Amino acid sequence: MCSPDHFAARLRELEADKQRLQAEVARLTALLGPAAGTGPVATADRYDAQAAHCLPLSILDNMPAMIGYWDTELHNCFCNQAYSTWFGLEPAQIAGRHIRDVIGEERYQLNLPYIEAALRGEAQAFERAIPSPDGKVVRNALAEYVPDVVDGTVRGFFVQVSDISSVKQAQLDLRASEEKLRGLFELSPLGIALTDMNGRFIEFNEAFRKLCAYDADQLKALDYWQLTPEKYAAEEARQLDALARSGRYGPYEKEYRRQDGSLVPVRLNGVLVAGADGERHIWSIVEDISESRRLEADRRVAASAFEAQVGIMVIDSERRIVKVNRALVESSGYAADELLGQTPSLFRSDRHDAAFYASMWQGLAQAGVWEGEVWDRRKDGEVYPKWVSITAVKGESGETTHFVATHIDISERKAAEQEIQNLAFYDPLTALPNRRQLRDRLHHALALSVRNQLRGAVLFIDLDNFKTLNDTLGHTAGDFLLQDVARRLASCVRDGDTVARLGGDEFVVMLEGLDLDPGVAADQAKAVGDKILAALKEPYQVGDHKCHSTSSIGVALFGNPHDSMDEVLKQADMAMYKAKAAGRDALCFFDPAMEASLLKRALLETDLRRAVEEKQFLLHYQAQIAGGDRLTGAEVLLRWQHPELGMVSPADFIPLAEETRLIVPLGQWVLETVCRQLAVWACRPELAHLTIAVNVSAHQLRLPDFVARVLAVLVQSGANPQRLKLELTESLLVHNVEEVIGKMSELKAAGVGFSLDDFGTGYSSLSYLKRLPLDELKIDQSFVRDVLVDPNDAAIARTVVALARSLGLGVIAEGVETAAQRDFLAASGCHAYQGYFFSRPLPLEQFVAFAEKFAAELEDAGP
Ligand SMILES: Nc1nc2c(ncn2[C@@H]2O[C@H](COP(=O)(O)O[C@H]3[C@@H](O)[C@H](n4cnc5c(=O)[nH]c(N)nc54)O[C@@H]3COP(=O)(O)O)[C@@H](O)[C@H]2O)c(=O)[nH]1
Repeated sequence: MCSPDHFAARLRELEADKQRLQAEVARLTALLGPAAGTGPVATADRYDAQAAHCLPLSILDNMPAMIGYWDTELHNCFCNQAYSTWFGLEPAQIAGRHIRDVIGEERYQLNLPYIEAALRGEAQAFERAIPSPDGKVVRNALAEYVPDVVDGTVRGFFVQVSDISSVKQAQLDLRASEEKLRGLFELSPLGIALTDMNGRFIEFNEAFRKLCAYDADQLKALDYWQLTPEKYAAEEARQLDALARSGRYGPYEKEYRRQDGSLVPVRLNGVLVAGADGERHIWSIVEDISESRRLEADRRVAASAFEAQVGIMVIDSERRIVKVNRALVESSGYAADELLGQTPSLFRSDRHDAAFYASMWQGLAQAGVWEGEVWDRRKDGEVYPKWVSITAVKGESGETTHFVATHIDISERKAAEQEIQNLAFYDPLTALPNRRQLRDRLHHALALSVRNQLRGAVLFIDLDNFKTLNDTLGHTAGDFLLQDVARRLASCVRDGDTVARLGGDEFVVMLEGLDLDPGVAADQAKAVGDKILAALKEPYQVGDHKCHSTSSIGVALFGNPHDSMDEVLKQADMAMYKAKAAGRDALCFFDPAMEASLLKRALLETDLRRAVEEKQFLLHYQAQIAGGDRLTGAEVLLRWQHPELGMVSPADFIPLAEETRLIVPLGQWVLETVCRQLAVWACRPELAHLTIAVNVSAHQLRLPDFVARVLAVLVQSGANPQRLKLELTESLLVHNVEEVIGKMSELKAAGVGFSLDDFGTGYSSLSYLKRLPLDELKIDQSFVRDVLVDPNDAAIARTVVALARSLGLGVIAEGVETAAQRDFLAASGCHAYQGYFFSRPLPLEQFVAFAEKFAAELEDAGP
């Protein structure tokens, strides 16, 4: 392809030819002028003239242009070889002939206007395609008619016809080439700019303008340096140096600052050219490389992402591995070259069947993506879980060319999940299902039992002695014991049954698949329950200790459509309490009456808590009489003034207060009230000698600071310790006797007295009875009641009196309701009494009135 420069040079050559030709014609005209001045040149003359001017004629013959001379009569005077050859004649055959005869009528008519103009002395020039006389050749010709004027008279005219086909073609080619270049210039996606050596823009294409984001006019007012950030100054200098040395610069990359201040990365190439004016200019090709930079950045990101922590492999459409990253190599245990060319089935474990993989590939084919948990095998054989995500990569025509699979090793996460699962659903000490798991299984079992028309049972198991063992032997031993219990329970049930630990020493066994008949189902559950009772009763070897424990089991059956999980668990719990109440080491079934009583108890508990907060209690005082006529003091008995139920008996609420430990704040309140009362009575001579007996519960006495509490109350109230008598029950002396003796001794030393309540009903050991710092024994009212009719009770009463005497203790009988009872007791040596015969428990004011009356009567009786 010709360059624009080449065309320009060629045009210049042609132009020079033309000018030379014209100059030659002019010269010949001048030369021929005198010779032709006598008239038309005859043929013979031509040769004469040629002879006279052989050089010019030979030149004319050798010129490519057709040259001829015609007189005013339009007869040919001469023509050169090119002219005659065009017409297929010799010059001599043309000489003297009329122009019409030579060129033909048609062309003559065509040229006539030019001929006439020439004859008028007007030079003519026109371009025309002229066919050869035989019509075979058509030439683009420049025809010139030059009048031959001598002294103002036209003597003829010269015709010169130059073949300008090649010039024309060159012009056409040049124009086409220029248009092509212009099109390329304008349409080029690359920016193209021409600048002078000062960087001022002479020309630029649209792509360049867009790249710089300036209007064309704005850009023309700028120079190259205004687009170039300062930081490129050094590099620019190097490129200019290269341009000066080699005529080229670049390629190099830099940035242009756009009109909005943003920077656009570009790659430049340039050449130095000489302009038409001889000035040096620079053509620059400027490529916007934002996209390629972004792609490069993407590629770098993709490359670094490929080498991420996640295992990645690329599979081709034939399912062959074509690329793996380091993470995949590390997690699989295979070297990269062991994997390349293989199929992913290399990793397969036996955890998934063929259908699993078939559905994976089917999912990929349909959606182009698949993800899920896959258990694969490492090179060393270990099977481990992965989270696999596969994406199909599509080609331009939509066909799948590759698959990219990411593998995340989730073995640690799985282990953590399992751990969480264990923590959430299993008891860490025994590894048995915990409450949550039990509820889950029971939920299913309830539905299943109804559907399968079978029954099930929940056995609520509580160890009877665990707390004591745990306190005595320590928590490690306690834990060991619980683990042993778990093992024994598991050995008592079938595989499908559930053994759960709810916490502490509470276990639940859930039996499924029992008979639909409730009676038979109860027998089946009892059989398992009895087995459990026996198993848990076996001695436990805890370190060096051999321990014994029994259990209480409550059983609730299920299998009715309306059974609810909470209800069944509650029923079994209630039945367990019934077993406890029945003396422990027992199994009880739930029955509705028990439910009602337990419900009542639950409500009472709620009320009792509120009562303690709101202090709904008061004290009644029951007189204690010595020798039948001397008021020595009173026992205070707690009364609950319930806002709705009225007066609630302590027999109903004291056991509940004990169980809920509400007895501790309640007992404290009693002690404080009594001591304040003693302090009041101390100021009244008729009452100052009276003692007050206060019942102390086991929970109070076991408080580590019990002694300090009692002493603090005495100090705060100002009561005389000698007027305070604490009543303890025998059951208090079963555990930690030494500790109890220590506490009693401390208080005894402070002046506080002690009475042993309900004596004869418990298991008092004579050995430590001697060591207790007691003041009196209290004969339980159950012996007094029948003392006159039951010889055993009478014997017990007499024995207690004798025992008290032998120990140097006082003795008081409670529940004395009749004079006969009093008389019998008096005859047996007991001279202190408490009972309805003397007084019922009375509110404070009434008791004070009773005491005043008693004192007055005594005074009246006199000594
Ligand atoms: N820890 C505390 N226990 C207390 C307190 N107040 C009372 N109680 C204990 O509640 C049980 C029931 O007491 P209560 O219903 O008050 O019965 C006592 C007397 O009312 C009753 N009693 C007295 N004399 C007779 C009688 O002649 N016949 C008869 N049937 N009952 C009679 O005996 C109960 C006295 O019991 P005791 O304490 O064993 O002396 C009872 O166990 C109370 O101890 C308290 O503040 N704290």
